[in-house]
Amino acid sequence: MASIAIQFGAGNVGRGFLAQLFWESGMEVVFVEVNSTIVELLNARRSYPLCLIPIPDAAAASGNEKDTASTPLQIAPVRALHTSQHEEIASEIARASVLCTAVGAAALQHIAPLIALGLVKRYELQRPPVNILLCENLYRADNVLREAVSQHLPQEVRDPILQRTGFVPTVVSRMIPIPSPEERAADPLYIRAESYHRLPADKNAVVGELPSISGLELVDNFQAHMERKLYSHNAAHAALGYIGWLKGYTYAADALKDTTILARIRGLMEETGMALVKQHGFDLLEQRAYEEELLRRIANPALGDTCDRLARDPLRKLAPEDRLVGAARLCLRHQIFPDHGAYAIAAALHYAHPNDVSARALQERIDLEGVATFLEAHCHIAATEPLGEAILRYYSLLKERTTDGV
Ligand SMILES: NC(=O)C1=CN([C@@H]2O[C@H](COP(=O)(O)OP(=O)(O)OC[C@H]3O[C@@H](n4cnc5c(N)ncnc54)[C@H](O)[C@@H]3O)[C@@H](O)[C@H]2O)C=CC1
Ligand SMILES: O=P(O)(O)OC[C@H]1O[C@](O)(CO)[C@@H](O)[C@@H]1O
Repeated sequence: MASIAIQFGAGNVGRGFLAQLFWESGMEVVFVEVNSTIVELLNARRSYPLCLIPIPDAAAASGNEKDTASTPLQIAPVRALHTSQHEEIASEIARASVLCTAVGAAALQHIAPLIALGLVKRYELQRPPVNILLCENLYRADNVLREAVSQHLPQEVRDPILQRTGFVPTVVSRMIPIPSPEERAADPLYIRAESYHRLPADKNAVVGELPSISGLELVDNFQAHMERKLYSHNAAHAALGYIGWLKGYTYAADALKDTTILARIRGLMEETGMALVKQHGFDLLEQRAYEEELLRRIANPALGDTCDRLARDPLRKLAPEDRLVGAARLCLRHQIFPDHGAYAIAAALHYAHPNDVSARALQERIDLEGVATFLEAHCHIAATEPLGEAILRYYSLLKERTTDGV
């Protein structure tokens, strides 16, 4: 009998990355999902299509196109449980080989009671320890979920259950755009993703045994991997989303063709890259190669990634330890002034996409409190410190901007 991987969240990352890795590893994928349409479709079809877009290599990026064909996959067999099926989910958790989350940072609180229920059942049945892979763009997502699960465990079994559960943070670097309305209408289960295949995870957080999982790399220096992804990749991506949106671009690849935007993104990567080199001892040339590869990947038009996906949820992205403010603080810690970081934060403060709930809340707070107070209260950046001054200067400049001025 195939071992079971339980995937919380059958969205872009759940279907577009993790289920592929479990499927390649010969495991049975059981999704736990709150969207009943997706649950019903997965159970009716027991499979879904995943289209992998090749990563442009250096030659292709310089106009020397090589093989750009995409790879169509059918991920099967899969099945799904709705989050209302508490007992069924608990039974699956009791017999699973691994659990995995990709639900979004805010939803971790909602899946915690389900996980706690399953862990209690697993404990009662004297099953071996289990690991939960956390695939969220959230600093210390492992602590957040452990704390939330812990609150739902009966006190008398809390400690032994927590000792038998690994909350394992990972770094998801594959880019998985939101399918277009046309793609959704043609098939709501269709997912398009780049073919990037690595999943570094914190070796020291693993409890007991993990099954062999395709793409999973257990690393000792997880903090370095995580900070590089958050402060290079996510920071550059977010900056591109905010600056690109302000300048009226829909697609990230188009925004990156704009030379003034490209200069800002490169500048941001250079300042945070230098801070990362100093913080974690990365080789400078290797860091620069990482940044160049990243730029090629982000610039890939075949992905169809949009500025609003990269910019989504600005309140989360402006949190003190998150990609923009966290990267700026890291620079300051190493005596590098984050001028491009300040510009990106200022652009984020202007993000006002009407369909983004968090952007609307951001703008309401700025209107109500004033931008300097918001910066201090939400981002923990004082208006009087040099970083705060630079952000506020760019904020005013962007307010008065003409298209050419961005
Ligand atoms: N899309 C990407 O390229 C990347 C996303 N991430 C992270 O992965 C996580 C998921 O992102 P996406 O897959 O893009 O978002 P998504 O919105 O496509 O997928 C999230 C899925 O979780 C489901 N969900 C929400 N609440 C739930 C609950 N309480 N129980 C069960 N399912 C629930 C949603 O219905 C949705 O299907 C986020 O933390 C994101 O930051 C990380 C790296 C790459
Ligand atoms: O999922 P989030 O945190 O909203 O941000 C979108 C992010 O997903 C990714 O495409 C892939 O990790 C990031 O690079 C990007 O910053």
